[in-house]
Amino acid sequence: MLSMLHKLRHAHLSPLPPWPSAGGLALLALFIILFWFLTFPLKQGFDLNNIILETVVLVVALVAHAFILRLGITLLTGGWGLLLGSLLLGLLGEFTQESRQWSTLVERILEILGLALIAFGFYRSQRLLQTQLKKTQAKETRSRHLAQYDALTGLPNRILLQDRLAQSMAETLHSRQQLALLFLDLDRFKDINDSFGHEIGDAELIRVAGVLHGCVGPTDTVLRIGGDEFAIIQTHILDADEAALLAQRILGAIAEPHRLQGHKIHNNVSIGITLFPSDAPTAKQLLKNADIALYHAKHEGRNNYQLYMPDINARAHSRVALAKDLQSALESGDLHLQFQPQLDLTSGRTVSFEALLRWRHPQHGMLARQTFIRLAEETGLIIPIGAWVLEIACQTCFSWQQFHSGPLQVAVNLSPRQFRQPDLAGGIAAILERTGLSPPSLEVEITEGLLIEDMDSALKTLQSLSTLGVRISVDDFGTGHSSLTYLKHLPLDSIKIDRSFIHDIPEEIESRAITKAIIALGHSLNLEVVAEGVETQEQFLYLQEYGCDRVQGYFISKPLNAPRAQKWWQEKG
Ligand SMILES: Nc1nc2c(ncn2[C@@H]2O[C@@H]3COP(=O)(O)O[C@H]4[C@@H](O)[C@H](n5cnc6c(=O)[nH]c(N)nc65)O[C@@H]4COP(=O)(O)O[C@H]3[C@H]2O)c(=O)[nH]1
Repeated sequence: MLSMLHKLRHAHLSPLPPWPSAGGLALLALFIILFWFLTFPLKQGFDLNNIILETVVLVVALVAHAFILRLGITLLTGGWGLLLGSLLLGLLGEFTQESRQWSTLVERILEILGLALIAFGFYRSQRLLQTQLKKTQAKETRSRHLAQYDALTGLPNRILLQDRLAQSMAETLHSRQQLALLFLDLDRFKDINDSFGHEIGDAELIRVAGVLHGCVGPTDTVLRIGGDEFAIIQTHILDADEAALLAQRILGAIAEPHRLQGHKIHNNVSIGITLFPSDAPTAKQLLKNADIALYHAKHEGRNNYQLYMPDINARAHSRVALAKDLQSALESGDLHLQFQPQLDLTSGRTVSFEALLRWRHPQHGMLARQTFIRLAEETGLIIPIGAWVLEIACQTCFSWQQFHSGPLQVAVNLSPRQFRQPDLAGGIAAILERTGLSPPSLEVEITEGLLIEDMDSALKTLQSLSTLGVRISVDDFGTGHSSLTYLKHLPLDSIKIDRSFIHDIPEEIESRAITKAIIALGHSLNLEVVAEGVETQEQFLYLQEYGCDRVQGYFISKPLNAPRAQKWWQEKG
C-alpha cells in the first residue's frame, strides 16, 4: 500500500504516459476496489444512474492519475475522507519533489497521514451508513404504522384486527375468562357527511374515537375498521353482562348532542357483540358473529346493541338475499305505486292522492311495506327507489290532470335518507321539469321525527323546497314529542294527524282532545290539517265537525292501482 502511494507521488515527476502503465493500471484497480469497498454501503439507496456516473468519474479521474489529486474530481463521489487523503498526498508529493533533501521520516509520516485520512474516509462512510440505516428503519416503521393504523384517528385499523384478536384470544384461553368482540357502526355518519361536509365528518370520527377510548378499560383495544365502523376487543370479562354494560356506556356517550364547528350534531351507533370462547372457537367465526349481531342491531331500529345469538344468523341471511332482490326489483318492474285518495271536507271532492310504494316479489308475493322500505333505507337503495317513486308519481299526476280540469295534487313520502340528500330540491326540480308537473301539484311528506333530529339542516332543505313551490306536509303529526315552537319557523303547508289518534275517536277522550288541539293549532298557524287512517263514519263526522280540512283512509277508499285511481279521480275529482 505504502509503495503504491509512493508511486502515486512520483507519477507527478514523470511526463504523463499516453496510456496508464502496468503500475498505473494496478493502482487504478486498487483504487476502484478501495473506492467501492469504502463507499459501497453509501450506495444503498442511491439510484443506478448516480452509481454509473460516479464510477465513470472515478475511472476518468484515476486514468488521469497525474491530475487526480489536484483536480479533486472525486468531490462528486462524496468520498470526502478518500479525497482529502489523496489530495494531501498529491500536494505533498509536489512538495517533496522540490525538497528531496527532506528526510524519509517526513515521507513516512506523510504516508501514514494519508493512510489515516483514508481510514477516516472509511470511518465516515460507516457513520453515514448507520445514519442511512436509521433513516431507512424509521421510514419502514412509519410506513408500517401507516399500513396498520388509521391516519385520521390514530387507531389500529382492520389489518391489525386479526392480529390483536388472535393475541387477545390466546391470552383469554390462558386466563379462563371471556373476551367480547364488539362491532360498531355509526347510524348517522353518512348524513353528517352529506349535510355538513367531510371536514365535520372527519371531526365527528375523531370525536367518536375519543369517546370509545373513554369508555373502554386499559386492556381493551379500540380499532377503526372502516369508514364509520369501529371495533372493540374487550378483554378480561366474566360474562355477556360486562360487554352489554360497555355497549350501554357507548350508546349514551355517542348519542350525547354536541357541536362541531358551530353545527349541532346528533349521532347514534349500532353495536353487535359476540363472546369468545362461548360463541365461537375461531377468530373467523367471531368476526362473522359480530357482523351478524351488528346487522341485527341495525335491523332493530339502530341506536341499540345486540348480542350474537345463533338464530339471528338465518334471519340475517334472508335479509341479505332480500336486499339483493330489491336492488333488481327497480329494473325488473316489480315495484309499482298505488294511490290513495284524499278528500276535501268542505267541497267533498278528491283533491289529492298519496302515492304508496308496493313490491310484488317474484317468489314471496306482495311484501310488507314497512319491512322493505326500512331495508331500502338501511341499504341506501331508497335513494334510487325514492327518485323513481317521485318520477312516476309526478308523471301519473300530470297525465291525470290532462283528463280533468279540477285541482289535483300528488303526495309522496320522503324517507329520512332521501330528505338528507345534499341537493334534494335540485333533484325534485329536475323531475318536475321532466314530467311537466307544476310544483304546487306535488306535496312531499316528511315525518315529524326527522324535523326534530336536526332542525337547522331540515330548515335549509325545507326552505329550498318551499322556494321551488312544492308543498310540504308533516306526516304522523303528534307522535314525535316535538316542541311546537318549531312549527312556526318552518315553511310548512299542512300537517297530517297520526292514524293512532284517529283510530280512537270518538270513543277515547284523550284522542278526541289531541285531535281537536291539533286541528286548532294547525289552523292558528295557517296550516291545512289532514286526518289519515279514517276508517269509520263516526270518525269522518267527528273530523268534519271539528273543522279538519282533508281526510284520507279506508272509509273513503283503500289505496288503488293507477287505472282505478284515475277512474276515481274522473268521477269524484
Ligand atoms: N290501518 C289503516 N291504514 C291506512 C288507512 N288508510 C291508509 N292507510 C295506510 O296508511 C299508510 C299511509 O302512509 P304513511 O303514513 O305515509 O306510511 C307509509 C310511509 O311511511 C311508507 N311508504 C309508503 N310508500 C312510500 C314511499 O314511496 N316512500 C317512502 N319513503 N315511504 C313510503 O310506508 C308506510 C306504510 O305505507 P302503507 O303500508 O302503504 O300504508 C299506508 C296506507 O295504506 C286506514 O284507514 N287504516
